[in-house]
Amino acid sequence: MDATFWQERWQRGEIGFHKASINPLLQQWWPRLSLSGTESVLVPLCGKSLDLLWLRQAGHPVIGVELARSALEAFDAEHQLALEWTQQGDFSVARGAGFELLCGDYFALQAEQLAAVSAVYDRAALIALPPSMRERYVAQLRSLLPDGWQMLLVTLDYPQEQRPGPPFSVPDAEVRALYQGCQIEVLDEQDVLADHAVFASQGMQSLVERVYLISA
Ligand SMILES: C[S@@+](CC[C@H](N)C(=O)[O-])C[C@H]1O[C@@H](n2cnc3c(N)ncnc32)[C@H](O)[C@@H]1O
Repeated sequence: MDATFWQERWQRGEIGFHKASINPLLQQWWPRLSLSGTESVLVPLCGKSLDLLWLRQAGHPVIGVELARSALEAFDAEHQLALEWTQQGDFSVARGAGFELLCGDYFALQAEQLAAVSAVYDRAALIALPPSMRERYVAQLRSLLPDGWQMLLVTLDYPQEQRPGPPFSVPDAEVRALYQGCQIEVLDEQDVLADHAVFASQGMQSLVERVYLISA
């Protein structure tokens, strides 16, 4: 799951993870975070998700992080945002319309880039990564975020031996281990296999989607 893997997926248009509508779980559960609506939200590994737009329309300045410049350029063009690109250290940054989209490696982020962040939306970020990278991903997040952050996290949990990732299975016990010391609440838990015909056709027997509210 290195940079080349993801860049090639974007180049070939193999972006089955990208949804043509806003995630209903975001709309349903985001209000459970204790936010006034003006706090900056980090969306790690953001792709060109429409959820970025929803968060912005909810009032939040949105900081996205994404390796693939083509994803961010597509997001800009598809929503006519006229973002302005500059270079900031190792990152190219597209700014405007309340967005700050950092193009580069999430693992190279520095604390000052996230100094304003109060909340995080993780959909298809943690579960995009294999186990050893997941530990680094969460360690990086926890070391960079200012105290008092809250997060909405969406995971999938299925028998990993029935299918290779991504998306990877991240069982509840792993979420609790990764975010040990934080407050963790499961907001929603549903078997969504019936909605994922491809997974079912690969022989998968259960596919549980969970939504967590995690606070530091
Ligand atoms: C499964 S996709 C999910 C995208 C988005 N969260 C969504 O819901 O549509 C994972 C994204 O993370 C990006 N990515 C993977 N590794 C990354 C890294 N180290 N730094 C920044 N972006 C990364 C990939 O290019 C890809 O767009």
